[in-house]
Amino acid sequence: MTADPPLVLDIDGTLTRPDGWGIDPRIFDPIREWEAPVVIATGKAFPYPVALCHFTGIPELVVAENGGVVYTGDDVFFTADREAAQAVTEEYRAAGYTLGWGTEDTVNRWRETEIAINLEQPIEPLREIAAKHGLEVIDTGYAYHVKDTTPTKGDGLETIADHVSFDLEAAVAVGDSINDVSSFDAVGRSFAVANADEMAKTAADEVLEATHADGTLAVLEQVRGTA
Ligand SMILES: O=C(O)COP(=O)(O)O
Ligand SMILES: [Mg+2]
Repeated sequence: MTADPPLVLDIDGTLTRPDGWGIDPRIFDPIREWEAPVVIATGKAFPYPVALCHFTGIPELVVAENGGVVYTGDDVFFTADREAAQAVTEEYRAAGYTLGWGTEDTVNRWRETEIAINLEQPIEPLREIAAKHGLEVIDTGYAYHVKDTTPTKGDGLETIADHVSFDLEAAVAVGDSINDVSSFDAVGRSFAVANADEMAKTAADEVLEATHADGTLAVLEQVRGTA
């Protein structure tokens, strides 16, 4: 008997429409019908992947904030705190810059362990301030993230796989950027969509010909029933 392998899916750049923005609606049914655990592993704040699971109709298995928040369906784990990142962004603001998300800032409003900055803001001063505080800045292609160096999506996946009892070696991951490298390292088979950055492409077992959700849908076709 064959089964579907557990899946690890990034959101931005991976489940997105061909132009890179918004979820491609074609992904909902295959994900919902997938006969193995599906983990959403993202840099976005915790409520976003939870909502994605909720509206897709799948159990909430979530790595959020690049590994800073991990939800096994039963327990939430926080592997960093927001204070240091907050101090960095306060210094950045005091130097005359903004985070670039407007006054209500729904990108960071519910973010618990790191802070994201709009890509239109200057990164060099941000990197300098972050380094002084012992933090790093990563560029996912969708935002800069000021974060502790320790949490990773891959570590979050291990927590979830332990809890839900699936074998990460049997799992398949799809992603597009630097924040997916640790997921790729944690699973048995990894795929970078064609729009992925060089770090993700280098770390993946396979680089897809198709971009965004077209690439991810091709992976689902390829690996369905292969576990
Ligand atoms: O939050 C980001 O910058 C990117 O999100 P992602 O990890 O789902 O691609
Ligand atoms: Mg991404």
